[in-house]
Amino acid sequence: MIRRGRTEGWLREPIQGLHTWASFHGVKFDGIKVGPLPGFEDRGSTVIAARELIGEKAEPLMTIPKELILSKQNIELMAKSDQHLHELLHALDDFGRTTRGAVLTFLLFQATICCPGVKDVGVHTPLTEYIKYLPDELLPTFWSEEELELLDGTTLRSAVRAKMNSLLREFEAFRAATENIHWCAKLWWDEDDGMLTFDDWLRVDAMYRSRALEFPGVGDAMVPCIDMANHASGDATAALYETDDDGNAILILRHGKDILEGGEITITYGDDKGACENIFSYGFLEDSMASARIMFLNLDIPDDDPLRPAKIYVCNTAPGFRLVDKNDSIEWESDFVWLVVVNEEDGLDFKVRQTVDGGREIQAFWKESELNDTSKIRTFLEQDPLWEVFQLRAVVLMQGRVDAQLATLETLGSPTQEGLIRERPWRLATQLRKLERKMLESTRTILDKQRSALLDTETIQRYLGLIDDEDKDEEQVEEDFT
Ligand SMILES: C[S@@+](CC[C@H](N)C(=O)[O-])C[C@H]1O[C@@H](n2cnc3c(N)ncnc32)[C@H](O)[C@@H]1O
Repeated sequence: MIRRGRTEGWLREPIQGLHTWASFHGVKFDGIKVGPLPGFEDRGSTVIAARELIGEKAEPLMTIPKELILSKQNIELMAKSDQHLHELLHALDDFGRTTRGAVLTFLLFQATICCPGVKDVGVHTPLTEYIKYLPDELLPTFWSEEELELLDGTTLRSAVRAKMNSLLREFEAFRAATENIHWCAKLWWDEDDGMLTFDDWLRVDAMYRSRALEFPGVGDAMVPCIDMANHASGDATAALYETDDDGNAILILRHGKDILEGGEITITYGDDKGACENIFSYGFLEDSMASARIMFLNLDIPDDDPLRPAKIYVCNTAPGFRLVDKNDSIEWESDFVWLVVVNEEDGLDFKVRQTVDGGREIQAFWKESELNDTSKIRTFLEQDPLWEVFQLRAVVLMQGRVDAQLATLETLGSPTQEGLIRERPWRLATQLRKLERKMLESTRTILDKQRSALLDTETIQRYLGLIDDEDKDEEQVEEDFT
């Protein structure tokens, strides 16, 4: 439906019309305009200084009335005067009460009522027109199979695969929840001419993912016009977004920032985001990005682990570990790793317990202490005399995973751009492979050092039988003697 709307023109407006839309709906622009920046047209539209702007001046560059903020609260408010929207949110139950569920549903509904053939459904709002100004982002969920293969060996490959599965599940649940609503059955799900397909779900997901920002006092929301600002990190960020005392959204120039006429007013989408997340959510990487910053490597519990099924049952943490570049070092974070590296002989145990309603549940224990939250396992292990042994196992486990990831990257080498592969996916995949490979190589060196240091500890020497207690006693005697 959305693709058809874009081609036929009923779901597309040129960005030049945004100024009129904005002033008609009470949005105030002060010294700025929105459009493509000459020389950077591939970044879509952005916010541009219409005159020289001085950072010291406290007046907002944009003020967006609070009613125009596309938030969960406002969608619920609009549903009070729109019976069809209300029906939809009600049918979606819990999903309709999440911000993501409400926004995606709202966007899909707005696109539907823009369609010239759709009559007597929905109430048009300023936002019905606004979505016509939003471009379709080429996020990896729109990359072809050939383009996705370029991601093999990067952490983005599994992230996209998992996202596609979860989008498919969401879309099926959305269909199941709405197919009994008369007008949905007719407009969306009719076997012959139903308007909705999975592609529409991908498109509203991409709109939300690439444009939602977290606003103080509002939470995640899409804010018209502020969501036209492109990203720049660090000192290059020109402006900040927030809400004013009346709840309106505002864009203000950062203190000390002076922008010449024609200069770009950027915001930050989050300076700490890793390369993988930037491509995943926004479909670009900043040229200045010198590190992949954050990587999540998934892990599996080995098949020969006798406690594998129970561990999977109780596990409430992400199955893998995160690598974080802290400038002078790479640190790893994981709760899952600790669950993988300990076993029954170390003190991990599982018991089946009867619940009050007659059901059964598995409970984990560490040496008689109940482990009701597996993310807390590290706290127990740290106090154990074998703490260094567990650390060594964790380091070895992660080394294996890092080596495997590097091997995949190396096997694939540097793919060339051929066939129908588009320029942007090819460029992004190449950049990501380079950044992740560099970070993995540094991680390998760091883990190697950690392993050597752990192997030198007395606990491990003794654990490996390299020190026996008789020698130790003799040493102590000698020491006492001297
Ligand atoms: C919130 S929107 C910003 C407005 C968008 N350019 C438009 O035309 O509507 C986010 C999208 O803008 C683009 N973008 C933002 N910052 C960028 C940057 N620094 N380099 C390249 N593209 C950027 C990406 O396509 C991203 O998904």
